[in-house]
Amino acid sequence: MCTAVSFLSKEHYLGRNFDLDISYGEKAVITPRNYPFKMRKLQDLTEHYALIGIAAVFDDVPLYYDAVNEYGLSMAGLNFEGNAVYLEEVPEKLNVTPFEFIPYILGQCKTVAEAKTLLEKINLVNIPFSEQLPLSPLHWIVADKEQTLVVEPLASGLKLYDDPVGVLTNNPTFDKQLLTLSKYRGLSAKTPENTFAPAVDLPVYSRGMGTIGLPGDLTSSSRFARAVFTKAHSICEPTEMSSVSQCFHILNSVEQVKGCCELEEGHFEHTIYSACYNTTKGLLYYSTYDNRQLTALDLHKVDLDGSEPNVYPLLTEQNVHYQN
Ligand SMILES: C[C@H](CCC(=O)NCCS(=O)(=O)O)[C@H]1CC[C@H]2[C@@H]3CC[C@@H]4C[C@H](O)CC[C@]4(C)[C@H]3C[C@H](O)[C@]12C
Repeated sequence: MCTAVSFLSKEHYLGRNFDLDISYGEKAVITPRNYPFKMRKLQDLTEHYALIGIAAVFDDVPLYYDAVNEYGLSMAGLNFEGNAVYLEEVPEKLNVTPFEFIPYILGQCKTVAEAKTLLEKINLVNIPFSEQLPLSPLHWIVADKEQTLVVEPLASGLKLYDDPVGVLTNNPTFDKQLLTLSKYRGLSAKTPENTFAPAVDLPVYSRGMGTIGLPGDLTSSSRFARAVFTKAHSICEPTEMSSVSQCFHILNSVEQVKGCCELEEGHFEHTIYSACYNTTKGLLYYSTYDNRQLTALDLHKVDLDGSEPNVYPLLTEQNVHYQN
């Protein structure tokens, strides 16, 4: 399971928890403007906007899970098991494979509005990266400071949804996720009035009673509701550090602790990394399951006119600041 959150403070942020049992050896990767992204069915992208993000690197090709470009357009791919359908090649469309999708959009679009126009022409074609890396079922959140979009590859083609809550998890389809939120209409950060049985004295024996009913479990629809509630109520200062911390606090409200979700015997889904992008400035902050310290990378610290990806292994070892 994974959760992504588009979050507006003074600047815009995209947060993402990457939840799985195993890592694909992902790295932080800055791809400059002149790295040629080879395309299977289209002309190679020899010049494009620069990207910073998390990617698995196979055969020297960065396969992005999440990223932001130099204009502040950001994207993240999340699992969409049982629902994602990639289609056969369609001659009149732009045939893009799922592993090319993030660089293709972020490499050429500055805003969600521009991405929408390009997305109308795209067919996500059923071509795997390699035998070792078959097609994987995904859907995507696409966000800038103005708006958030969800893109789902369905049997009927690409479905675009405006995402009014700025959150994406996994299944079911996004329209159903949104509808489920209505169940929680009554929840609040305030102590609720006793509308249940006004004639009966129901003491307020705890703080937080307005959130009773907010689901605490790990399913994707529960994480969706929890992330939406937390994001909708969280407040922070309009500073970089306060906003980044807030973004990680929202992500932490839906993180997966190792041992609580067993996939197969002895394999446990857990939050392998959490990432927070300042999309305006091209900054990537991350923490990993074992390293709770934030590590940061800046898109603008490398030569953006270069032609080789800059690859940084994730710092996964715990780093404690000993105070005495
Ligand atoms: C598994 C991950 C989603 C995590 C998640 O959502 N877990 C919830 C599980 S659950 O839904 O709760 O059960 C996704 C997210 C991004 C993906 C890579 C994208 C690039 C590339 C695309 C190629 O086509 C195939 C290989 C490739 C490296 C992909 C492998 C894998 O698919 C990655 C890591």
